[in-house]
Amino acid sequence: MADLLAEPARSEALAELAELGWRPADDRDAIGKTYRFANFIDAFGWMTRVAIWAEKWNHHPEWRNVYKTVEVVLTTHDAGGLTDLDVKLATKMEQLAGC
Ligand SMILES: C[C@H](O)[C@H](O)[C@H]1CNC2=NC(N)=NC(=O)C2=N1
Repeated sequence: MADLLAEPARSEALAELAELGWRPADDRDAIGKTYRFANFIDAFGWMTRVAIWAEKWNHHPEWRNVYKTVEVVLTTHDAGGLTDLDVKLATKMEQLAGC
């Protein structure tokens, strides 16, 4: 099981992700971002590509798609907070979104 991110790596990772628009999410140890795409097919296609990596890494996002937008929250349920898996998946999401 992945270990919770520890300092200083935690602050460094969250600062880098904050530059990309990731913010603390709700009242948990989680990060969130809303992605906006040109259309529904681009949004859903991105979700499909992310899903392949999520399944490969056995680490899955909490997400909600409405038309062109995808609201994403990442946390590691088994660890009760943020781990390197969340950083890895957020980074992959950015790559696949072309950010
Ligand atoms: C049983 C299965 O391996 C676990 O439930 C995996 C699945 N995907 C997961 N995804 C996330 N975000 N956190 C987890 O702790 C997690 N655990």
